[in-house]
Order: sequence, then C-alpha cells, then structure tokens
Amino acid sequence: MPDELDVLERHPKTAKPGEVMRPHNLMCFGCGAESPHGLQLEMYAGEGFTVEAKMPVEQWMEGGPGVIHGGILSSALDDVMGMTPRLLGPPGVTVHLQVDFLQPIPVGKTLHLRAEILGRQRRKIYTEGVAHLGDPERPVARANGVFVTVDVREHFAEHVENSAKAAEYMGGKPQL
Ligand SMILES: CCCCC/C=C\C/C=C\C/C=C\C/C=C\CCCC(=O)SCCNC(=O)CCNC(=O)[C@H](O)C(C)(C)COP(=O)(O)OP(=O)(O)OC[C@H]1O[C@@H](n2cnc3c(N)ncnc32)[C@H](O)[C@@H]1OP(=O)(O)O
Repeated sequence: MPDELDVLERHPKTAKPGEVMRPHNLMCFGCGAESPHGLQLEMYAGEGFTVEAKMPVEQWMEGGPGVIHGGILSSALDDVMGMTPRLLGPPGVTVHLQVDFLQPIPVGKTLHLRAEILGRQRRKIYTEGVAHLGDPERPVARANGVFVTVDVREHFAEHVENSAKAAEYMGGKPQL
C-alpha cells in the first residue's frame, strides 16, 4: 500500500452500519440474489469502513473431502472486500487479490466474513478481508484486495449485452 493516502469519508448515501448493502448486480456470482449458481451473499455495512457477511458452507462448495474449495472461499472474500468501495462512493473492480488459507473450513459450518478498507489513493482502494467460524480470534483465512473505482456505464458498456439482465441495464438506469 502506498504511503500517501487520501482521507477516507463515508458517502452520505451509503448504507448505515447494520443495513443491508445492495448487490453489485442481481446476477453477481458473489452477492446477486438472482444468480442461480452463485453464493448469494447478503452483505451488511459495518462500523467505519467495514462490510460483513455470513456464508453457510454447503455441500456443493466442497473442494477437498468435507472442506470448502479454496476458489469458493476466494470468491467470497473478493466479493465482500469488493463491496467496501461502495461505502465511499462509486463501485470498484478487483485488480489484485491475495488469499492466505489458514485452516481447513468444514462443510456444514457458517463462515463469517469481514472486509475493511485500509486506505485509498485516487481510484485505488486497498482492503483486507478475514474469515472465521464464529470466533474472531481464530481466523481461518485472510485476504487482501485492491479495487479500482470505475464508471459502470463506461466500464461495462461493451459487455452489458451479455448480461442476463441486459434488457433492464440497457433500457433503464444502472443499479448503483
Ligand atoms: C451500461 C450499464 C451497466 C449497468 C451496470 C449495473 C450494475 C453494475 C454495478 C456495479 C458493479 C461494479 C463492480 C463489480 C464489483 C465487484 C464484483 C466482484 C469483484 C470482481 O469480480 S471484479 C472482476 C475482475 N476484475 C476486472 O475485470 C478488472 C479488469 N481490469 C480493468 O478493467 C482495468 O484494469 C481497470 C478499469 C480496473 C483500470 O484500468 P484504467 O485504464 O481505467 O486505469 P489504470 O490502468 O490507469 O489504473 C488505475 C489505477 O489502478 C492501478 N492498478 C491497475 N491495476 C493494478 C493492479 N493489478 N495492482 C495494483 N494497482 C493497479 C494503476 O496503477 C492506476 O494507479 P494510479 O492512479 O496510481 O496511476
């Protein structure tokens, strides 16, 4: 993370602590409520510059026998960290993701996910994520992500026609 950081300020219209945050996109693999094969994470704004979510570790998420697949865990951490830019304003896309897998995560448990903004420099937002199984003192995974804010209309202009929600996004207002 660079030394010279901008001052962080919560956007006045972002979710208040304890409130649900709107999905990136209803079809988002991480947080989209209509994504048929997705994680369907419900995200909550926390205090300060944090976002939280809980994810039941289901059978279909298995990687090694009886434990979560690392890619699923990485996706969940990516998406929770990826929600944090919205606390400041425009959304960001992942440009860098790093995950440390600390303990096996059993199927049948509930994963507690928490992300926090560490700093911002221009469009770059530096974040960390942590996952635990109920005891915050015993993390099972840690992550860092860098997100770059984008103008969604511009950024997705060439691709939006591929979305299952194309008609909605191309016809109406973008869901910010
Ligand atoms: C048309 C209607 C659409 C309606 C849409 C409706 C709803 C959608 C709403 C919200 C959805 C928004 C976001 C979704 C969010 C999360 C989903 C989960 C997370 C993901 O699944 S997301 C997918 C994977 N993600 C990507 O698909 C990104 C691919 N990428 C790019 O698209 C470009 O890369 C881009 C645009 C990011 C930047 O490109 P650019 O040309 O605009 O800007 P540039 O290159 O100058 O970078 C600016 C500053 O970032 C620094 N920087 C760049 N890369 C770096 C790296 N790797 N590490 C460290 N710093 C990096 C530079 O060094 C510079 O820093 P500096 O300011 O200091 O110079």
